[in-house]
Amino acid sequence: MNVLKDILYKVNLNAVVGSTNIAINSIDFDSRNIANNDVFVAIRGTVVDGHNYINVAIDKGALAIICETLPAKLVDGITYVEVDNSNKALAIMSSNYFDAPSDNLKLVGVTGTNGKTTVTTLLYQLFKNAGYKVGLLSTVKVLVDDVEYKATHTTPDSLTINKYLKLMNEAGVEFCFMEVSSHGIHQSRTEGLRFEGGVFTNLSHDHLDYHKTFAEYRDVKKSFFDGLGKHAFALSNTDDKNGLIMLQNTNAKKYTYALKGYADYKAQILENEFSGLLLSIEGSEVWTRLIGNFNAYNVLAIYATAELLGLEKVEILRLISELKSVSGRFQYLVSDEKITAIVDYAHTPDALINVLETINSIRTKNESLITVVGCGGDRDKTKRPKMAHIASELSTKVIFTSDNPRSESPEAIIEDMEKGVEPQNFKKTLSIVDRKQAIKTACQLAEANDIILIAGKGHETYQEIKGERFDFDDYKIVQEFLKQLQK
Ligand SMILES: CC(=O)N[C@H]1[C@@H](OP(=O)(O)OP(=O)(O)OC[C@H]2O[C@@H](n3ccc(=O)[nH]c3=O)[C@H](O)[C@@H]2O)O[C@H](CO)[C@@H](O)[C@@H]1O[C@H](C)C(=O)N[C@@H](C)C(=O)N[C@H](CCC(=O)O)C(=O)O
Ligand SMILES: Nc1ncnc2c1ncn2[C@@H]1O[C@H](COP(=O)(O)OP(=O)(O)OP(=O)(O)O)[C@@H](O)[C@H]1O
Ligand SMILES: N[C@H](CCC[C@H](N)C(=O)O)C(=O)O
Ligand SMILES: [Mg+2]
Repeated sequence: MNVLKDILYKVNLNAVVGSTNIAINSIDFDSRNIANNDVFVAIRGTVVDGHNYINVAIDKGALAIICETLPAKLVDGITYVEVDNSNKALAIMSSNYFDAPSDNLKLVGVTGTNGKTTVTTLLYQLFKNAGYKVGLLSTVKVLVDDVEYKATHTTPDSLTINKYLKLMNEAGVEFCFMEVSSHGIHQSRTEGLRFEGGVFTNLSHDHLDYHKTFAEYRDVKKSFFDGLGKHAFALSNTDDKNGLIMLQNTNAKKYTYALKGYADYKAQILENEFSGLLLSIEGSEVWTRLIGNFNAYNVLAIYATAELLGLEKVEILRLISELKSVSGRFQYLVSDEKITAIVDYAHTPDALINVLETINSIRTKNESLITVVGCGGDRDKTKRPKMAHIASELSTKVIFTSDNPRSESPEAIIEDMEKGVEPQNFKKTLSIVDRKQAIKTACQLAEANDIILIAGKGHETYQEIKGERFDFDDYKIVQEFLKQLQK
């Protein structure tokens, strides 16, 4: 039996009306999910205010209401609890409700603009291969050891996080790796969790629709490290200019990693080929199937994290050489006609530069690079001209197309992109709204030894247009067209 008083343990209460010594069934922050004897947490959202649904929740059977402002009219027999921050209260209550599941495993959070999915997924793989039971909370999927669940967010809401952590406890999971997005931190989705460690990958332009300024975006990321406990480690990439800022006010033990500057963990790129990277980590050579300079950072972060979690150096190096690439991250195929197609989730300007520079550092002058790229609707509009500028500067030919237009006009998104193309690059560009047609055209334009990059959607298996999701898989589509084109 769950008693409200116990679930409110450690929540800062401003006011209580009614008894907290009552048995409750479960917690929810969406009135539509409320059933008899539940607690409803009213949250002020980006679209509506959950406080407007308090009476709907009571009609559906809620016994208690957690809110930031008490309603003017209170209903008899209902317990009302006023808190400063409903999101924080929800996170602490969720942890209490599921018996503080993060205390029973080693939880590592990875944050940064790019690389979170790559680092967490590869850490999951590495620890699985080392023989442990492992959990993963990522953009692509949730894994409770071997059992897979569909991911809805990069960092789910706090109730969902704790629900999965509880399942991990029940499955005997020892280590869990999770992506910590800036939205997640800002909405206190990770509040109240006990982290064993935090990892910072890098910071570049993204989500400036939500966070308004880059400084605010940076400070939100930093607040994740500020919240780590003394027992934890904070590991940061100090080649990134914001790397040291992340560590400024943390109580955790501080560690750094870098390829260029001085750091606790150091690596060097010895070879960078389409088949993989040869690295020297802490003086030992290791070969990995991961491709591109940026993956050298990811691999070093993985090495350092595994070491900080207690694995042996030699064992970690062996496990790194066995890692397989992550779906939709520099995933490539070579057709019978020797055309290389690469599918990559680069959906930020920085990720796109990294991927294009990696390809350019490997390809020869006789091999053309044809890039197919779009930008998502209902997301940071300032990314659009930047990504188009980068794609047209660094490719032989570019086809602008749709990503997930969501509620926006696909044509208008492409027009926003085109504004970033320098006059001298216009002749390199084409715009084809239909992504399938854009991929087909790229395949038709490509000749033997050319490279096609399809950026932005990576592992996604749908395209969202006007609120509807249609089946769409960049990798399958390009594979199919390249097969059809075989002479
Ligand atoms: C912009 C954003 O982050 N929105 C998240 C937020 O929703 P919101 O603030 O818009 O909610 P709202 O619709 O205004 O509703 C406010 C409250 O009223 C409640 N409500 C609403 C209607 C009703 O009838 N009854 C009711 O009780 C809602 O349940 C909610 O509690 O809180 C919801 C619950 O946790 C999230 O599902 C939702 O994610 C939306 C779907 C989303 O697209 N989020 C993206 C931007 C996101 O979070 N992305 C990051 C990754 C970004 C990255 O790094 O790439 C992620 O971690 O996934
Ligand atoms: N360390 C890195 N530095 C810069 N770019 C990277 C790095 N790792 C991956 N990338 C690029 O960014 C893209 C996204 O990588 P990944 O999915 O690992 O990032 P993410 O942080 O999880 O993104 P999201 O915020 O969408 O969850 C990759 O497809 C690749 O192009
Ligand atoms: N987590 C990111 C993913 C963007 C992926 C891109 N394909 C898009 O749809 O914009 C976001 O929600 O902004
Ligand atoms: Mg991710």
